Amino acid sequence: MDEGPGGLRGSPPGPFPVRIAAHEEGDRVAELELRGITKRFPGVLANDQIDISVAKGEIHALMGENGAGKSTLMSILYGLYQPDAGEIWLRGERRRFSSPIEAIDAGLGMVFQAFKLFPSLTVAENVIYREEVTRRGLLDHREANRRVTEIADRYGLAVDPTARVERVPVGVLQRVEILKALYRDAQVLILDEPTAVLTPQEAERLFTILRALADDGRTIIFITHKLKEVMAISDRVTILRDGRAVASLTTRETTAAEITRHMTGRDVELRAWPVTRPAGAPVLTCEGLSATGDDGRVVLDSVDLTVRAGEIVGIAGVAGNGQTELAEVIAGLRTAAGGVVTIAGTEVSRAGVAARRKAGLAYIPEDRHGVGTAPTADATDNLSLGHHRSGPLVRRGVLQRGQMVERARELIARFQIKIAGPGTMVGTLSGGNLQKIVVAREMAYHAPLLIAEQPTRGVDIGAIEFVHQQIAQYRDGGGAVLLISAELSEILNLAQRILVMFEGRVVAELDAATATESELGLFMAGGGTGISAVTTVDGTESEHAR
Ligand SMILES: Nc1ncnc2c1ncn2[C@@H]1O[C@H](COP(=O)(O)OP(=O)(O)OP(=O)(O)O)[C@@H](O)[C@H]1O
Repeated sequence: MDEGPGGLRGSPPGPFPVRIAAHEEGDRVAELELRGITKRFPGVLANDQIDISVAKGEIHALMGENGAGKSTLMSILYGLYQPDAGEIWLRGERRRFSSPIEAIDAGLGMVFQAFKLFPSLTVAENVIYREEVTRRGLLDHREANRRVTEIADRYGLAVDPTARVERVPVGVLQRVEILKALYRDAQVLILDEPTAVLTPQEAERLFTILRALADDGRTIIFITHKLKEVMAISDRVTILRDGRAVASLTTRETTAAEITRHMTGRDVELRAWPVTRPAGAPVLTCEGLSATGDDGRVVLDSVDLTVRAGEIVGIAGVAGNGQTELAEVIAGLRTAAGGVVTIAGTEVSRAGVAARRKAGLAYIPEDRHGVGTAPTADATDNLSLGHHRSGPLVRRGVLQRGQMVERARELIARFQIKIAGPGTMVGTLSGGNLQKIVVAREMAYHAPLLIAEQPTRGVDIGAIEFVHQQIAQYRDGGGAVLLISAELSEILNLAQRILVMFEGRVVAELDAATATESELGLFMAGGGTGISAVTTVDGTESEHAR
C-alpha cells in the first residue's frame, strides 16, 4: 500500500497514549486540522478544546461513547454548527464555514446516516443536483450519466445512473451519497456511522471503496462504534470522551482493548449469555404469517415461529429479507395478508398496536426516530409512551405525572442516558442516547414478550454490553425475546435458536450453541436448503423450514 504524502503510515511509534499535537507531522502541512474546537449547548459541553490533525490520504476513525461529541464535532467541521471557540485549518489555511455550502466549496463532503436523496429522481439526477449539466438549456441526461459512471468506475462504486433512487437498496444509496460528494470534488470525506445500516458484505465493499479513495489522495474521516472496522480499515483513530479528545493513535500500533479503555475507562469484552433454565410455554406463536409490501410484492411468506418464555430466538438475514416486516406484522404496525399471531395466549391477528401491548408486547423498533420516539416531547413522556393507558403509571385512567418523572429519572440513571434531566426534549439527544431511551422504556415494564429489532444499533460498546445483559436478564426472568439483528455476533451471543430469513421465508433454523457465522452467512445468501430439525433447550424437537 502506498504511503500517503502525509506519511502517517510510516511515522515512528509514539509514546502511549499519543496526545494529539497540532502540526504533528513536523514541517508537513496537515490536510485538516481542528484546533481547540469548543462547543457548548445548554447544560452540555459537547466539545471541549478538541485538537485533531489528519494527513492527506489518511483514513481516520472517530470513536467515543454515546454523547461523547463526535457528531457535534463533524457538524462544526461541515459548517452546520459554529464553534464557540477554535479553528479549522484546511491545507495550511484557516477556514470558517458558515454553512455546508461553504464547506462543500472548500472540498469537504459529508455522508450522513439518514441519506438526503430524492426518491423519485434517478441516481445521476441526485448526484448532479444543483450542478446540472445542460445542453441548450435542457438537462443533458446522457452527459450526466456519463460523468457519474466515470467517477463511479474510477472508485468501484457500482451504481446504475439511470435507476430511480426509490428502487435501489440501502448499500447503493450510500454509494450515491459518496458519488454526490466526489462529483463536487470532495477532498475530505466525512462519514457518520457508515456501516450502521449495511450488511457485512456491503460494509466490506464500502471499505474497498474507502481504501481506493484514500490511495487516490482523498482524506476520510469516519465515525463508528465498531472496533473491528477501526482495526480493519483506519490508519489512525481519535477517541473522544466527555467532549475531549483523549487519545489519537496509530491503528496498527494499538489494540481494540486499548481503544476501549480510552473510550470507557475499563475493559469491555462482549460475551455470550447462555441460558440456565429450560424454556417454558410458548409466548409468541406465528402461523402462516404472510404480508405484501407497498408495491404488492410478497415480503413475508408463510412464516411459522414460536418463542417460549425464558427463550431468545434470533432472526438472522440480509437486510430486506422480511425481518422488519415480520416485526411490524407482529407488533400490529403492518397488516398481515394472512396468518395467525398469538401473544401470551391472546390471539391478536387483527388487533391494533394498543391491544397487542395489552396482550403482553414490548417492542424496540428499528426506526428510533420515526416509530420509537417523539422528538419534541421530553424524556419523561418518551419513557412512558405506550404505557399511558394501563400499567403502573396510570391510576383510575389518569396518568400519574409524578410517577412518570420518577420512573424516567430511574431509567435515565440505570441506562446511563446522557441527558440534562427528565424534562429535556429528546430531539437533541445523540443517536445512541436516543436508542437507549427506547430500549429503557421497552424493557422497563417486563412484558411477557419483547421484540428487539437492532437493539444496539448506534450504541457504544459499553452500552452494548449493558443492553445484552438486560436482554439476558429479561429472558432469565421468564421473558420471551424475538431478537432481530444485523450483528451476527449479537445473535450468537444471546439467542438459543436462530431462524434465518431469506426472501420473506424462514429458510433455516439453527441451534445457537453450535451455529457459526459462516454457516449463517450461507443460509442468509440463499444457499443451503435449511435444517429440518433442531433440539431446543427444553429438549423438544422443533421442525422448521424445508
Ligand atoms: N442541538 C443540540 N442541542 C442541545 N444539545 C445537543 C445538541 N446536539 C448535541 N447535543 C448534546 O451534545 C452532546 C454530544 O452529542 P453528539 O451527538 O455530538 O454525540 P455523539 O458522540 O455523536 O454520540 P452518539 O454516538 O450517540 O451518536 C450530547 O450530550 C447531546 O445531547
